[in-house]
Amino acid sequence: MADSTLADTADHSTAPGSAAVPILDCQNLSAGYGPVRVVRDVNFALQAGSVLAVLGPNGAGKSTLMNTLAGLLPRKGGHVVVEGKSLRNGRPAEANRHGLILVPDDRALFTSMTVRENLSIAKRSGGLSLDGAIDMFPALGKRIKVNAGALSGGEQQMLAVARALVQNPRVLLIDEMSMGLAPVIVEELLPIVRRIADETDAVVVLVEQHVQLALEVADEALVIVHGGVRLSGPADELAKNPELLEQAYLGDAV
Ligand SMILES: Nc1ncnc2c1ncn2[C@@H]1O[C@H](COP(=O)(O)OP(=O)(O)OP(=O)(O)O)[C@@H](O)[C@H]1O
Repeated sequence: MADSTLADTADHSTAPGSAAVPILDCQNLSAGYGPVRVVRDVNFALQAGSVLAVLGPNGAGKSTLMNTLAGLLPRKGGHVVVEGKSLRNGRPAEANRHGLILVPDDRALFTSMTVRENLSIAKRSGGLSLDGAIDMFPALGKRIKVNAGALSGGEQQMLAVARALVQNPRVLLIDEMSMGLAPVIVEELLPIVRRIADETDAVVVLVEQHVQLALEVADEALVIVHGGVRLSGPADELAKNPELLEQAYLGDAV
């Protein structure tokens, strides 16, 4: 496993003529707050239609990584390259224009607007139609005239992802989709992430605490501990090695 880390095997070249330009290429990314570096040297490259699960204990730096990829936090080092285009540092609008769409852990919905209004206001050319987004989440179809604030937690999460889909994401960054949701809802929602990647050809980066469920829908995974990548590799291989995962999570404590 140690030989098959994503960091070691990813092709970071986006030079013309390279076989397939990754949709998202994260090169030596470091991030943090003020003088403090909380994420160090993260590398991965994702081809169209792939899902990366970002795992790790609380406080490891997962949300910091996501916010930095989205340009909301300035990088402290490294590059974020989308379809061969290197993004300027700390430019969330530019990242968004290039198709990096973040579904934040607080969902950030307009709670006094209806489901339809939340989707309509976000709609962009090339993105899924409202009907297409509802097709992914049929439960929303029955709640289309309901204010987002009156939805259940699961429905709100569906709306947050549906709103991202109408924006034509090339890279969908989903931070803790399952936060506060019952396990039965999580089991329903996570497979939709797979469907999104398969049907839209976007890449999905998924921060998730439900490790085994996340590994079931992901192609690749990395485990971040104390801001560094402790373990990475194909999701199915990691799923077969729970003791390796446990060791990575516990790190120096074992
Ligand atoms: N705005 C901030 N200012 C300073 N430090 C922060 C800020 N936000 C997070 N941190 C610190 O950065 C580190 C990483 O936090 P982060 O939220 O990225 O971890 P996480 O892996 O997403 O954790 P969780 O699973 O609990 O959400 C933590 O030590 C946290 O205290």
